[in-house]
Amino acid sequence: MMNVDLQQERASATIDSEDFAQWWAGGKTNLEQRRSLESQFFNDPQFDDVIPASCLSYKERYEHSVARGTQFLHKLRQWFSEKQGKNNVCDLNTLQEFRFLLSGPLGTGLFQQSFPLRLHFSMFVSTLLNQGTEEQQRKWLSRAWHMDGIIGTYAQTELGHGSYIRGLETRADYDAEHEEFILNTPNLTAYKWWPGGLGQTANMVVVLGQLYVGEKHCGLQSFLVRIRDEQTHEPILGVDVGDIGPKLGANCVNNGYLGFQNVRIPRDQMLMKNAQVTSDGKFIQSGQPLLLYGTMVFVRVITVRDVMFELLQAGTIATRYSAVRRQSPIEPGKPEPQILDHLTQQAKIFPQLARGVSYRLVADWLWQFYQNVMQTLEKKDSALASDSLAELHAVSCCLKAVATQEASEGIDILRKACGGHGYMASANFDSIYGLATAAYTYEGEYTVLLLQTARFLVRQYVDSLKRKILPGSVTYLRDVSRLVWGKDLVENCVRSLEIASLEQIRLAWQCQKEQRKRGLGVEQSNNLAGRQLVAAATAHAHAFLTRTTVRELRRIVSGLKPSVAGILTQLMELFVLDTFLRQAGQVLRWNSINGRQLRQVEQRFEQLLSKLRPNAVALVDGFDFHDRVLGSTLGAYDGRVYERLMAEARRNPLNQETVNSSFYSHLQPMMRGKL
Ligand SMILES: CCCCCCCC/C=C\CCC/C=C/C(=O)SCCNC(=O)CCNC(=O)[C@H](O)C(C)(C)COP(=O)(O)OP(=O)(O)OC[C@H]1O[C@@H](n2cnc3c(N)ncnc32)[C@H](O)[C@@H]1OP(=O)(O)O
Ligand SMILES: Cc1cc2nc3c(=O)[nH]c(=O)nc-3n(C[C@H](O)[C@H](O)[C@H](O)COP(=O)(O)OP(=O)(O)OC[C@H]3O[C@@H](n4cnc5c(N)ncnc54)[C@H](O)[C@@H]3O)c2cc1C
Repeated sequence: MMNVDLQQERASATIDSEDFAQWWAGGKTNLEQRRSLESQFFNDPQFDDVIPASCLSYKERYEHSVARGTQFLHKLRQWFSEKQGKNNVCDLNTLQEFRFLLSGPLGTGLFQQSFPLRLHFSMFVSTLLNQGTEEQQRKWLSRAWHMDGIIGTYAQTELGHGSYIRGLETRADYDAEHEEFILNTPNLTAYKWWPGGLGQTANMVVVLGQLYVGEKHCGLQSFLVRIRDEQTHEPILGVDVGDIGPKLGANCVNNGYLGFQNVRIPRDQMLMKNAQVTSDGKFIQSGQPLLLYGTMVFVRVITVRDVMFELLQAGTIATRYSAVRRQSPIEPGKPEPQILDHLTQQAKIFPQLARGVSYRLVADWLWQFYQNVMQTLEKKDSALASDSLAELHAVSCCLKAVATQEASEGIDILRKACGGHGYMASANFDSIYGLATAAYTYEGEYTVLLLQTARFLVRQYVDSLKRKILPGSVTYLRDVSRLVWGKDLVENCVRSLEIASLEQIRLAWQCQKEQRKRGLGVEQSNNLAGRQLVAAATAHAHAFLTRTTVRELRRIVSGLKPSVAGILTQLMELFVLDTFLRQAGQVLRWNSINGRQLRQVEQRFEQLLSKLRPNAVALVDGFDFHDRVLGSTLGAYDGRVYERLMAEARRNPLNQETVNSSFYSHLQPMMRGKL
């Protein structure tokens, strides 16, 4: 039976959630295909949970995720190859499509804390694709794609170094006599530490290590190394490998450690698309060295999409719960309202929904941009390639940083918006938050990535002073006009964010110059200007996110059904106004905006909350998350929150006996003074 409040919400909505779902899924066919695929898994009893996953031990969770993960991949592969037909070869698009099935809603529905085989596709196969020569791809790619004797991961980070990649200590020495590389972990801090799936799952890794040919240091390179025997799965001689232990979240990923002692691999297992070692020991850098970092760029790009889903999962749970939960009369003597009717509750939830929709538009744009840059890189026009790569790196770093930060923060706001019940593991905010906040750190820590973007921004700012043509993402730096507060509030807000960004970049540049004038070197000056540089990159991200959201929505809006276009326009506006208000410190620092104008934005913000209120439930229904994907007692479609909370408590293994054995062994002796 459906909760009556949710029934009422759905009946009175002015948008059709099905129309929204079709747009969200990329069309009716896509939506039907996704639902049919999900039902094949979610209705299959072999994918049911007997015991709540949160009640399993760390080891049991791992074993369960491997058992389920292999069944999942087997079934998914069959479905995917039928769908792809003859096109079932591994290229970038196919990989992204498949990876999305693993990490998007379907994968999430089966693995709330992720699973150890995910890295194989997102990082191992993608590295082979980006960094292997054609010959290497012929040898390895098809096997890897089909997991034929190969389960891989990506081993870059070490115990002592993660952010500063140049500081990695793993060594690969070339032995020309045997045409082999010898891999070594010279000390404790050189142990690889963190790679997902490394602990007990993977049998091959892409390893990043410092290449030495004789005495000559040839920089970091990537190597394909077998770490476990293909048949027995025992570690190869000289390999020391294991799991690093429980973490804040993502506890089924099997993150591992790895050390090498004189492990030999053939010469052709250095990934040689951009750099080669010839058999007689000559090192040739034939491509752009930075392409070694390509896998990181790929994952940063797709992470924006991953956290968008996590934020909207949490948003769906909080919205439905807030429509079911009734508490605290607004007017004395009146019935308790749905908590969603408290304006402050709307102000916690709706901006997160709007942010998720904005990330969706930006993530689509970013993926397209990434593909364009990859094509440019293939064209061998080195100047163009290097400019495009620099812009892609800068944009992807700040978007990944700000999106993961805001999504994690948003998920926690949504968790708190569900009061005490939001804290239950069965509400599932812990898993969702655990994944989102992991992304804040992995694939480039937040501050470290923002500093990368800031370097690019300062350079572009200096170019703008020289009247040079600027890349698309920063053309606004050429516009030095002041803010003219007009009728269009969205435009006022976006423009004031752009001005704040421009001025903050100018300030960061001035800080660097001041330090230089004091006689400090470039690096020390950058360090002392660090806070301003981070503020500049953050401000740029906000300006870019709002401008891109507005532009992308306007580009597609005419092709949408009017009700879908209407709600998306409200969400876009809410996102822009919310960003403006949250960044008010920066905005007011760099723009002349008076109290009346600021109030105008606040009033419109509150008006938008009221406009969205009647359609809130229909909107989150339109994201079309299956109950299994939400995995939450509070967020299920039928709204039977209290029944589910109680049923889940009753399933808890502790409640399977009326008296626990610890009563006899400890409590009773304590009460009888017999301890
Ligand atoms: C457990 C998981 C949770 C479950 C969820 C599962 C989801 C599954 C999906 C994914 C799983 C992800 C798993 C995570 C994997 C990892 O984390 S892998 C390790 C990632 N590590 C990092 O990202 C390290 C971050 N550090 C760096 O990237 C760099 O070292 C740096 C900080 C950017 C470099 O700084 P440095 O100043 O030392 O610069 P150089 O290296 O010398 O670079 C010189 C110039 O190059 C520019 N640059 C740097 N990187 C790039 C790049 N990628 N592309 C293009 N250009 C680049 C840099 O800006 C310098 O340019 P300039 O001199 O002109 O300014
Ligand atoms: C869940 C998870 C999964 C992961 N999966 C993988 C994987 O599959 N493969 C892999 O190779 N790695 C993986 N990693 C490792 C991850 O990429 C690194 O942890 C990440 O890049 C951050 O590096 P770090 O741990 O060295 O942090 P640190 O760099 O030590 O960061 C600590 C602090 O130092 C600051 N700091 C560091 N450098 C600077 C600087 N230059 N300027 C200013 N401040 C600085 C940071 O801002 C931060 O506040 C994973 C990590 C996590 C958490």
